[in-house]
Amino acid sequence: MELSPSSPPSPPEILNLDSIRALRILGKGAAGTVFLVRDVASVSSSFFAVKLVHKSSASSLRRARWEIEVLRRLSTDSLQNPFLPRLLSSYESPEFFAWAVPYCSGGDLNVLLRRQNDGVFSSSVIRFYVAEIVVALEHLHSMGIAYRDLKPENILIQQSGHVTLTDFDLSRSLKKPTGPQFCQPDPELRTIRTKSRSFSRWISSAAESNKTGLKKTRSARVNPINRRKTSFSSGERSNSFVGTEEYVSPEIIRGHGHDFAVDWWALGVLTYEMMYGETPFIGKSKKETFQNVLVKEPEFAGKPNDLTDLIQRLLVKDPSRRLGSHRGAAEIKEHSFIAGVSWDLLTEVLRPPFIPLRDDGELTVGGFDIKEHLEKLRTPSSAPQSPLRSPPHMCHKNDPFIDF
Ligand SMILES: Nc1ncnc2c1ncn2[C@@H]1O[C@H](COP(=O)(O)OP(=O)(O)OP(=O)(O)O)[C@@H](O)[C@H]1O
Repeated sequence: MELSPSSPPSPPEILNLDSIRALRILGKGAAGTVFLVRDVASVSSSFFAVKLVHKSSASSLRRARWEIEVLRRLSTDSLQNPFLPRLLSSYESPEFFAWAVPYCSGGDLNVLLRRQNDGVFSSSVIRFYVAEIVVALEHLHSMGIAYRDLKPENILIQQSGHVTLTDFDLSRSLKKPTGPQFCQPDPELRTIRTKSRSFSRWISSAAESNKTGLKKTRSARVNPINRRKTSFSSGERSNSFVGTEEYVSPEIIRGHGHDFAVDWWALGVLTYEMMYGETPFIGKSKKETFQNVLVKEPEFAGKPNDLTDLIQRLLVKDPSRRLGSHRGAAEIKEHSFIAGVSWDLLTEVLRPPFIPLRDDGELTVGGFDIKEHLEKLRTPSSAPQSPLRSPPHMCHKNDPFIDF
């Protein structure tokens, strides 16, 4: 397989905020806001995505630094993976971080899935996405990075129709897999359990408060219902506070330490969601969802087949018995559901099932100056409402970036 990204522009190392215009908000997460921007200084007037994260807390600072570091590593890696992003440029001010990555014009997989008539993909479409995601995760794992945030919202569709994983702030450097992997206790997880709320999308507040006597964690970031809502208004998308509790693995809930196998578990949940349009363990509350993750077996409608078998093997509660836990991606690639894929020719042979329409024409006009926008945000009382602001009902009151 050719390991190179699809013809990205080559802007400078330092992101020059003076030469870019933000055209619209592509998405809002718990950590930051992502803008579609145009480089007005470049002859080709290239488009890319800029993620802006405010240094509002030690945790947002640390996570933004780490995300930039991962992107930098991905960019300097001699073998660039076509399903992982690269850092185009970055900028740091005393108040915020901003960094640029290639723009993925097809939006994210969650939106694509919800747009299907019956809210599900066919097996051949699932095979395509699973294959590309396995290759992306394999690459990350080979770099010693566990992704830990696989979910449809973090799988973006490039203009070519191929996928790109995004959002690496929850990823973590683990000992590189060499032979059988074993679980490493996660020091970050321990710290978070006793000190911080920032990892709330991974941790059961109820379970943790019982153990530690800590005040119940706010459930702001994890609301399964909100995952279904994706609003489109003036081209803006807001999907803040999407939940990942439905994707969390049993070993993370138990807090016994975890390794790369958490990504294979999440792949099982994702594959199930692509097949049935809903995740396998969702309950009425976070507590019930976590209980289901720990004890409930996934339910399959219809006859067992290769696809349901793959899902079942990925959703094994014991991480040491889970598909992928011994030989990593190689085990998954051998499974009958995807064994026929030409791995070396993935980007050339498999035709992407959905290719975004080109919207370049629409994107060449208008926009606003990010620096001016930030200035206005410093004096919110005098600031006019941003025309790019997301609809209020999609913003959470605790969102530090509500105005971005
Ligand atoms: N390169 C890109 N091209 C197009 N859209 C993007 C790009 N990067 C991010 N987005 C959009 O912005 C959304 C938020 O991005 P991202 O997940 O990186 O932010 P976040 O603040 O870290 O979110 P989270 O709360 O999941 O941690 C994505 O779900 C996607 O819709």
